[in-house]
Amino acid sequence: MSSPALNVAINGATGRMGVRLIQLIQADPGLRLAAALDRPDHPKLGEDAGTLCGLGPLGVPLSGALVGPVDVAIDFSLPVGALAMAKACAEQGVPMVVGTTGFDPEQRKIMEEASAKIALLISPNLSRAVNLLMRLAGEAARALGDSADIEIVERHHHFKKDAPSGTALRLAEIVGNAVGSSQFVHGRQGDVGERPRGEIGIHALRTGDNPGEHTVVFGLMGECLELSHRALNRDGFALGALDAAKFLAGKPPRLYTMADLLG
Ligand SMILES: NC(=O)C1=CN([C@@H]2O[C@H](COP(=O)(O)OP(=O)(O)OC[C@H]3O[C@@H](n4cnc5c(N)ncnc54)[C@H](OP(=O)(O)O)[C@@H]3O)[C@@H](O)[C@H]2O)C=CC1
Ligand SMILES: O=C(O)C1=N[C@H](C(=O)O)C[C@H](O)C1
Repeated sequence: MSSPALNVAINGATGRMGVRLIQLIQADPGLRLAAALDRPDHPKLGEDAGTLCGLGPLGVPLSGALVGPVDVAIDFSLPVGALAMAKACAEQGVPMVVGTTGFDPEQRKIMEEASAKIALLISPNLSRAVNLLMRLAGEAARALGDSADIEIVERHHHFKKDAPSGTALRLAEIVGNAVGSSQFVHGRQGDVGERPRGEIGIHALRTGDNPGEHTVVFGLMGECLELSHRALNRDGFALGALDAAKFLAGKPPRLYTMADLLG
């Protein structure tokens, strides 16, 4: 006998990621949309979440609060929305996958505190391939050491609110740890002088509807290595989030990472 479908709640349900997640949940017999949440003052609260994302009615109204039997929650909203969702999940014992980026250090700390009560996975990028890029970038930085100038370039759609991307910040942290540097420079302008050794440049481009690109550039004398990931649509992020949700459901409280899932 097949096991019952996992009841999933989506926070940020009318957003770009939320809509795609609901569509992919509907196509997966192992998953069931149990709750669809958005900001508490959203004008479409009460309307059917399936209809709102072009699927037709699913019997799940868009809600401003977490109610009902939920096995796992997925959040792609804003930091303030993720914080409210983490509080509700911690109170109700619901494991939570967080894709939202742009937390400040204080918000990040409060988010992580929820992992004392629930299984919590926070990742700036849920794509399998991007997580491989992170590993490869760390390996390349370790191998090249301070012989390479490292710069990170990210490109995203012009609707994106945070800059640089959470993924670019994580890549910078990874390569920085590998070469023992935390000299992060965000763009350059003016008479900045010769590039100091150990600096790690981070550059954010915002153009059109680009779903997301990240490149780590290792520049040496006479040659250059570039490691790149290019999202063609949002499915890599959304499918990774659903895999993470399946992994997290039923797990004991602690902070998990994509490495727990991908090995
Ligand atoms: N980790 C990963 O793999 C990925 C992470 N992201 C991140 O996910 C987040 C969302 O991205 P995206 O879907 O493109 O953004 P959108 O702006 O399209 O969606 C965000 C949704 O959250 C809603 N929202 C705003 N405030 C709240 C709140 N307080 N409570 C609940 N919902 C709220 C928004 O409503 P309204 O528009 O009405 O304000 C909107 O529906 C971003 O931080 C982005 O960087 C994105 C893709 C992949
Ligand atoms: O806002 C987006 O779209 C994305 N944000 C994430 C980030 O900030 O790293 C991940 C992905 O690149 C898409």
